[in-house]
Formats: sequence, structure tokens, C-alpha cells
Amino acid sequence: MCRSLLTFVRGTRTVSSRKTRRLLDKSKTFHVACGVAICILSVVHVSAHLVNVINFSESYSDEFPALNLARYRGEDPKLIILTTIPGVTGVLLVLILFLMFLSSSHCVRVSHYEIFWYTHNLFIVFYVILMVHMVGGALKYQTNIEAHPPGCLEPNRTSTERQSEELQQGRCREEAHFQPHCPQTWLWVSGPLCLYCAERFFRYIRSSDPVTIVTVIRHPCDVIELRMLKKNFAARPGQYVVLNCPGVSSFENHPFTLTTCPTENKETFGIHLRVVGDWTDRFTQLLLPQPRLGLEILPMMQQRRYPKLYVDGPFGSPSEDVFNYDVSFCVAGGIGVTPFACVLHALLDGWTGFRLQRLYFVWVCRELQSFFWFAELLCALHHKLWKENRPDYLNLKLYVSQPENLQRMSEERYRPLASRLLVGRPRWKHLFDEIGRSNKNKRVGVFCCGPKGISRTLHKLCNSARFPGTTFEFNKESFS
Ligand SMILES: NC(=O)C1=CN([C@@H]2O[C@H](COP(=O)(O)OP(=O)(O)OC[C@H]3O[C@@H](n4cnc5c(N)ncnc54)[C@H](OP(=O)(O)O)[C@@H]3O)[C@@H](O)[C@H]2O)C=CC1
Ligand code: HEM
Repeated sequence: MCRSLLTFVRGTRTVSSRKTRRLLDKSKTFHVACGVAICILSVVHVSAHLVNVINFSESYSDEFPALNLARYRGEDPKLIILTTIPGVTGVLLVLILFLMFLSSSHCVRVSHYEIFWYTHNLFIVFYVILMVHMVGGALKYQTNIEAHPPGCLEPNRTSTERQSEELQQGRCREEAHFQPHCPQTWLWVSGPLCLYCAERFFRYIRSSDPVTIVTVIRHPCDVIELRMLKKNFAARPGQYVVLNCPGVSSFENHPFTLTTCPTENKETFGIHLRVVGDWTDRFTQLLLPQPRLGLEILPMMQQRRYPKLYVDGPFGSPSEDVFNYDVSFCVAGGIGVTPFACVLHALLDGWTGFRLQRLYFVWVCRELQSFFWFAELLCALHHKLWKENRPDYLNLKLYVSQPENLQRMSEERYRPLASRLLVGRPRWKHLFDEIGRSNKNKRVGVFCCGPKGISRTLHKLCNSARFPGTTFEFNKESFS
């Protein structure tokens, strides 16, 4: 989960193979797998120690008192657990893990992300207690094996059986001595924990300066465009940032894909956010207070004062690899267009510098108005490619899924879009067949960002191998 480290690795050319780079997309999945494994193995560990504590109570050893955890034979196992360091810390670890596991379920993360986030940060307490868990010295090993070979008889115990030579051999010279195991947890935990703490410290320092909000634009269908400025901020198309606006909540951080990145000619970077929840709603009210009646020219002293805004990131995502295929097929659903908007801006700035030779771009929206979020950009790129004699570089299709919302894109300047406008949902199989036929023996990168239904359908089609001669490689966008 060291996002900045993963972003750095994704950006360097050290990881050049697509297969290895795709592993970077799986960082969160890998983490969840480890987290679930920790929980399952913790259940095994705890069950074993419950049997263990009963043994400690029932098999109290009079012969070797140092080995006992119970204070006397038959001591209540619950008392042993609640009055020893391994017992108390073990109970706390189970409680923390249980809380983390419950709060990191998908439904909690989708509906109450902050509950997940704050419970998940208990991991710091978890690791500290884990280091203390072993200091109780419950598990011991014998230190004087030579002087007291395991199984030999007490040195000062007379025994009637002391007849045979080998028994005489077996006699030991001193009592058995035992030593607690040295705690080794810190050996396993300190490396990853230091790496992660360094990552969080780096992110804290980097995001401590507020950004300057340069422009706020209201778009159709409840979308707000925000253009910002931040010293030394650099980003690549496809990356995302995490916003924190103390005016809304100091405790909430929300990820948004960049729709424009800083370039040599333009320092600002931008996002498009759809007002769909309480945070975006409150944030939008702070950015654009309710329009006043009529047009008011504010005196200089009352010019717009935007809320303080902090940006953490940028962080990498699969969409960065759109440029690393000869042919890429990008599918956007609604506001899920944001990662590809940045890609289109980069192509507009200069499409010749990339490995990418052809881009199929399908964008599905409920209302026609949504396409106006990036209509200028799409038309500008279309005209540039025609002017530079590569009209086949961009294959664009726009779908309005709710036909009743269909009006006309009547303005002349949007003609390139109007002629590529289709009604209803795309016929994905037909699209794949068309792309497969035009790109025989090619590896096509399929990128999807939007409602889960779309990515599931595309993922299945990519893995269906229905298109002989063309390999479709699925890359699902998510805030990794
Ligand atoms: N970087 C990232 O990870 C980002 C992710 N997103 C995600 O993108 C999504 C976009 O949300 P929103 O703008 O509300 O999208 P909408 O819910 O408005 O859906 C957009 C379009 O997708 C269509 N659609 C839905 N399912 C399918 C399907 N199985 N096959 C074909 N078309 C389908 C809908 O058609 P219909 O009208 O028929 O339902 C609709 O026209 C959100 O879930 C958001 O989380 C957004 C931005 C960035
Ligand atoms: C029990 C099962 C677990 C699940 C399902 C789970 C799930 C997740 C998810 C989905 C994220 C990503 C959050 C995001 O990107 O917004 C995450 C992040 C993280 N998890 Fe877990 N986790 C689990 C257990 C654990 C455990 C046991 C630990 C440590 C003891 C842990 C430590 C972390 C850390 C440090 C992060 C990084 C947060 C960040 O920097 O963004 N997780 N976890």
C-alpha cells in the first residue's frame, strides 16, 4: 500500500514488461488477500493458543515449574489469559483485527468510507501491540542441554532403578534451565512498517501546502471542473489525486482522477467532479455559493475566496498504460471519462511521441449534455488529427443510453461529435469483433472506467478468446 513508491516504480522505465507492470495494478487486491490471510491464520493461531492455555492449566508441571504459565494446577484458563501479557495483548489484537476486518468489507467502504479509513488506521496500534505480544516470555527453550539432556533423571533423586550403566549415563549434573524465546516479531514487522511510515511521512510533507484554486467551472449534469496550481506539482495522464478540504471535513480524503496535467506551457492541473454525495455537495457549495440574483460585480475586496484545499498525490493507475500499447480501446461510462480526458489532452499536445498508433474511444452517457464536459477537447483532437493526416488514429463513438434524452448537437463546431453519436448501450461483442478484424495479430489494451456493469462485461469479453488473432488485455481502472 505504499502508493507513492508504486507510482514512482510505475513511472520509471525499470519495470518495462507489461506483465510486471500489471502487477502494480493489483497492489490493493494483493493487500486484501494478505489481510484476509492474516485474519484466517489468526483464527488458527488463537484456537491453538486456547487449547494451549487449557493444557497449561491441566498439565501444570511440578517437575519444571519455570515452564508453567498457570500459577497453580487447574487455574481457570480465562484468568490465565486476562492476567498475562500474551493473553491480554492477544485479546486486544483479536479485537482490533475483528474491527478492521468488519470495517473493510466492501459495503462499508462504499457507504461509509471514513469509518473504514479511521478503523483501518488502528493498524499502528495493532503493530505496537504485536511487538509487545511476545515480551511475556511464555514460550521457553532449555539452555543447558548437555548438563541436563532432555529426559534424564534428577541429579539428586535416588532411584531404585539406578542399576544399569546406561541409566547411570543418563544421570544429569544439574537442574534444567529455561530461557524465554527472544521476540522476533520486530524483525518481520519493522522493515515494512518503516517503509510505510516513510511513505506516509513523505505524503504528509508533500500535501502540507494548500493548492491555489485558479478556476471553478460549472458543467451540465452536476459536474464541476476545478483548475488548481501547486508548486513543483508534476503528474502524468491517468494519475489521480486525493483532495482534503478542511472547510468540509478535515477527516475526509477523496480521490479524483486528473483531467488535465501540468505541461511546459500550462502549470495548472484539473479535475472534474460529479456532485453525487454529501462531501461533493458541501465542497461545491463552498466553491460556488448559490448564484445571487442577477449578475453582481463583486468589488475587488470581495472577490471569490475559495476554501482551503490540500492535494495528496499524484498516484498511479492502470490508465497510464494507454500509451504503452500499439492499439488501445478506452471505454468510459459517465464521469468515468476523467482518466481518458487527460489522455486525450496529452494526445492533443503531441500524439506522435507515443507507442500508441490507434485509439478506440467509446463513451456512454445517460444524457447528451454530459458530452459537453469534453466536447471542445474531442473536436480539437479530431481536427488536429485530420489536419496532420492521421484521421484513423482516433476512432470515436459516443452513446446516449437513454434515447428520450436525445436532442441534437446542432452547433456546427460539434459536427464531428454529432456524426459519431449513437443511441442506446453499445453492442460490446460487435465492437470487439470490429476492432479484432482491423487489428489482426495485435495486442489491444482495453481500459475501462465507469459503472461496474461495463467493466465486468468487458473483462469477460477480453478473457473469452472469441477473437482469434487479436489479444485483448483488460486493465480495470480503480483508485488503486
Ligand atoms: N478513476 C476512477 O476509478 C473513476 C471512477 N469513476 C466511476 O465511474 C462511474 C461513473 O458514474 P456515473 O457518471 O454516475 O455513470 P452513470 O451511472 O451515469 O452511467 C453512465 C452510463 O453507463 C451506462 N452503463 C451502465 N452499465 C452499463 C453496461 N453494463 N453496459 C453498457 N452501458 C452501461 C449507463 O447506461 P444506462 O443509462 O442504460 O444505465 C449510463 O449511460 C462511477 O461508478 C464512478 O465511481 C468515475 C471517475 C473516476
Ligand atoms: C482484514 C482484511 C483487510 C482488508 C479487507 C483490507 C482492505 C484494505 C483496503 C481496501 C485498503 C485500501 C484503502 C484505499 O485504497 O482506499 C487498505 C489499505 C491499507 N490497509 Fe488494509 N485491509 C485488511 C487488513 C489489514 C491489516 C491486518 C493491516 C495491518 C495490520 C492493514 C493495513 C493497511 C494499510 C497500512 C493500508 C494503506 C492505507 C493507505 O495508505 O492508503 N490492512 N486495506
